Amino acid sequence: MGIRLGCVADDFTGATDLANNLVRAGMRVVQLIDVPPPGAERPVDADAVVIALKSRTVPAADAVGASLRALTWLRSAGAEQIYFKYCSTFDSTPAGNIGPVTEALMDALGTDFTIATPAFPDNGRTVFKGHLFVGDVLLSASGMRDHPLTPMTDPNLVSVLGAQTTRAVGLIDHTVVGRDATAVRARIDELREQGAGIAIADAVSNDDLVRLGAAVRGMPLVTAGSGLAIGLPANWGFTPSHAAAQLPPPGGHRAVISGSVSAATNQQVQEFLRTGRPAFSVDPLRVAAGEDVSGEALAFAEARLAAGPVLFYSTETPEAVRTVQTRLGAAEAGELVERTLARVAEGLVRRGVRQLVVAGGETSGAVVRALGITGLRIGPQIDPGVPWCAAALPGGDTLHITLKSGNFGGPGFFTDSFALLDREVS
Ligand SMILES: Nc1ncnc2c1ncn2[C@@H]1O[C@H](COP(=O)(O)OP(=O)(O)O)[C@@H](O)[C@H]1O
Ligand SMILES: O=C(O)[C@@H](O)C(=O)COP(=O)(O)O
Repeated sequence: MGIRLGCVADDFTGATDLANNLVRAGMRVVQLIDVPPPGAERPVDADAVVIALKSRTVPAADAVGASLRALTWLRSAGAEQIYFKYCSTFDSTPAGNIGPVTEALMDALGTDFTIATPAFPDNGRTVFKGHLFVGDVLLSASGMRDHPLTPMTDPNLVSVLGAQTTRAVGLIDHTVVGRDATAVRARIDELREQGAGIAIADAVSNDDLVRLGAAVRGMPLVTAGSGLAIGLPANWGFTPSHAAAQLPPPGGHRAVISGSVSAATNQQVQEFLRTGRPAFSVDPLRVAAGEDVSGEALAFAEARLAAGPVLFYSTETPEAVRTVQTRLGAAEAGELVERTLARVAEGLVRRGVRQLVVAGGETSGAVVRALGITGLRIGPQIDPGVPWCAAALPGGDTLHITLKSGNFGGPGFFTDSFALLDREVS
């Protein structure tokens, strides 16, 4: 039998976030890094496969190409429904990539309608009257307005998505989602008749997501943050379980790589520094000037790893990031930092790090690729949306790794995560 749910995630932290919610809802999930090459073994005993792409901030045509390759693979694995996962803060620009990828998947699946909702109430992301809230404030008033690659300045998702797609975008509002799945289906029929191709769906609670999940049973494509995953597995009879969260015992040294510049990560770095633990700051301007910053970082690690965790971070305040971007360009600065942190991660693993926290979606993509990881097993949840995972390194060793979305996790995440690993997995 093939898989039930085939998922395409536009970044790596987002992929583990989605896999985590599916596992908690009772599915056996395999997470793959990029589309497997032809001839690669197919996962067995999986109810869902999540393919993690790094397609959020690449040119739209590249994101579409990668997503369609993932779709082809998932369909050949038997997926009955496709889930396009993007960020709970709807990270995108007028050029995409949420709109173009959604349209391309719809065309390839021959479907004329899908829903879109980034709601993830467990992490404070709610959608009301089509407007996205982050905690108590509108998206445009949250730290996302300063995101280095996808600044979000309009909280009205109907207009944000409308600017990225040729299809008409409608709204399934809370008065409908708050009722039941039948009411949602009736609203979908109405929107279809009016010519809409995509509907932003309100959701302010997990109950809303459960109702939405039931309403989209059988819909060829759904698009969402990870929240909708709470409501989908029940469509195939899955019930919540902890059985899927078993990982092998951890070993080796501990380190944290942080390339996220989000508000939550800034707080986590400050908290780590406050405890007086060892930390090395990666300065993009020094890297750009040709200095061997990754070499220095690894020299710093040598004597300190045994008593880790050791933190390596480029995390800075929005003002400092703007200064760097003005000098180097936003995309160039991002790439430079990602490349440097990925090199540090490679060196750390060579020096015996086997428990690694990575903060930031783009950063996680760069690190996981550099380490040659091709798949992840999902383990216990540290904070909503962030699980520990286990990966096989190319040499055969196991690496325990967690990919922390920039805005997720409590202030003590960089140490609490290791404490949880000790408690739950050892
Ligand atoms: N000090 C810095 N100056 C400029 N850009 C930076 C700096 N630190 C990190 N970046 C870049 O900012 C981007 C952060 O994105 P990401 O890793 O996805 O974090 P988040 O999950 O918070 O969005 C990455 O491309 C990263 O390389
Ligand atoms: O949906 C979310 O918020 C996360 O799963 C996610 O995609 C995070 O992306 P980054 O903030 O770039 O880590």
